[in-house]
Amino acid sequence: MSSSVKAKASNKNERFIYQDDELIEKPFNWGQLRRLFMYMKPYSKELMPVIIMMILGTVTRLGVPALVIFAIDEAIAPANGQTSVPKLLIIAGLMLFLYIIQWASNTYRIKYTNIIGQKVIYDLRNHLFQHIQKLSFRFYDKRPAGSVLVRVTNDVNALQDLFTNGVVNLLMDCVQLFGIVIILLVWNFKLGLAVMITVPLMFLVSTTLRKRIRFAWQDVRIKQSRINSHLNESIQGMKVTQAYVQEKDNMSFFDHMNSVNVKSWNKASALNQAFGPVIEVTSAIGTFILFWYGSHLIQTGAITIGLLVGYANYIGNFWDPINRLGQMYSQLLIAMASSERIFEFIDEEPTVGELTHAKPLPPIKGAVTFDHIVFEYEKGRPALKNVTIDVKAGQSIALVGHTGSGKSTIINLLCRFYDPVEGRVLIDGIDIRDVTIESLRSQVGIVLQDTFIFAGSIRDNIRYGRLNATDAEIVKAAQAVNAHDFIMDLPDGYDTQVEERGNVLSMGQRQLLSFARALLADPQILILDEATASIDTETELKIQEALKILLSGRTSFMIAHRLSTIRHADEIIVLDHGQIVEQGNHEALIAKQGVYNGLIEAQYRYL
Ligand SMILES: Nc1ncnc2c1ncn2[C@@H]1O[C@H](COP(=O)(O)OP(=O)(O)OP(=O)(O)O)[C@@H](O)[C@H]1O
Repeated sequence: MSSSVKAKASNKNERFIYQDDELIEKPFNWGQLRRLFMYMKPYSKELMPVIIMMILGTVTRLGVPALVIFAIDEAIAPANGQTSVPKLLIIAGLMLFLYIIQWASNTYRIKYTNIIGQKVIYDLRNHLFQHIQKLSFRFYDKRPAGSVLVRVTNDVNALQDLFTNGVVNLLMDCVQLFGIVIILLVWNFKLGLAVMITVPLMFLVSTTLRKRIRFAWQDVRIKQSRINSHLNESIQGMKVTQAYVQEKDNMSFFDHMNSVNVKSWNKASALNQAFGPVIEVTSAIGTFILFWYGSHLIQTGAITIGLLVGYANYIGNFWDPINRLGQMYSQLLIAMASSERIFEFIDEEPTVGELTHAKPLPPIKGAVTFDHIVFEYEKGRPALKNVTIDVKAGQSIALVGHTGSGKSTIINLLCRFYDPVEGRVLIDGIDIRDVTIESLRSQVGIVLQDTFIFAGSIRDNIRYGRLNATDAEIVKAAQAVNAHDFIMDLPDGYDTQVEERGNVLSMGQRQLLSFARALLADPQILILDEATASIDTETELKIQEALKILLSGRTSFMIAHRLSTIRHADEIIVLDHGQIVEQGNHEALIAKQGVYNGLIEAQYRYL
């Protein structure tokens, strides 16, 4: 279970809370909205014709009721009582023309807002992914993988609607509303005012609704994110779940989260639906006022029948955008909740940062110094306490000690996955914080305990060590680590496709592949973290042979619980509770009869 997940014993169905996804209610953040819209800036040139088309479409839509007024007052029921068919035909022709323009401009607008919207989403997703790749191990220590995944997928998707049509529709509705208000007030100020008298009432009701809607959508996001985090964890841990026959318990927990999610969705959507009736009631009141007051104005001769019909038309067009703006507000709230979570990641600074004056690390010889290193993952719990190690170029170093003694931590600091709290790590006398991370890591090869195989071919997985390696070099590296034979036994040899994490391969085979990958990278410093743990003794002997040739001329750090693998190391460093307790070669440490000797004896006792 991830460290970011906190156990909660009170209720079985609430055993874990994914804390990083808890959000608290915050005021609408205009700055954040502005920041979101900055992603549209590169497309402002493409957006201009879309906006022009949007304005054209709106103006033509507003022109139609004006033509209706004209048709009634001038052609159907003019003041002189003489119906004019030719005039009516001309007006009908004009109307047709307006509809054609409207159709053409709408088609253009919809097509290009979609295209621009997709480009914006593409940029945002790339930016987010690029950024999370830079984030340090500390960031990933705190978060379940599922919650990171949700932000790159669901949260970015939630912005899709906003960018593909939301922004332009918002502008269009505002323009339409503004146009109608002007028309209604200019043609007859009193009647215009009377039909819009219900607008303040509607705003009052909707404002109170808004806050609840915003909170409800935030809640939906949190619940969805928890499901995703749990799902990711369940899939990763499926073998353990099945082995311990915990499917029922897991199902009940999932079911609980799922039903909580459905409830929160229903609540948010019910609140959303409440907007519709508010609009309908205010619209009905507005229409009633229009006909009641309008008929009075007709009787007094202040307006014509055509104007009344025209007003009825405009009023119909008036409530539509208001209704849409209400829905748009919910859409905006969903987008704001998601963008808040996206920006939270984007604003996360890598704890292992690069100095502005960082220079590339020149080609190294491989001397390494850990100079009085103090390190802690969590404040107050030191993992390394004042560790000093001096390694000459080309030396092979073995790190041994009980589990949790700090072996992997030393390696983590050498690769700069973390920075020490105190002290320095030097390579060829250069502080590794002064050089670029890329130049450092490209000269330090590492084979981790958890060998990760990516989805793709065997060849591509080995090539990951050095992307420009030739096929021949790949085969050579595989042969050196004794992986060639098993690869050739696979159905498609080097072209055999393996799935993510390499599930079709055995643990030992996966490790051999990662060996080949590291060899191909040809680093001056090579780290093998428990790398021989899953290899059978026979293979291990072959690997030892290969490694001997390979390690010559390189500095190497080897962590191995199987002490037989490190007995030939130039220097063995014995760690205990984050401190060096013994140091020397195998013979010297055995002679010392201390901790190392104790570890060796303990291991042989089990054989
Ligand atoms: N990501 C982490 N967050 C918090 N504490 C950690 C983290 N990784 C390691 N620790 C703690 O730091 C200490 C040293 O861990 P480290 O992984 O270096 O030990 P190790 O000697 O490599 O152990 P093992 O042989 O089991 O791999 C341990 O107490 C461990 O609990």
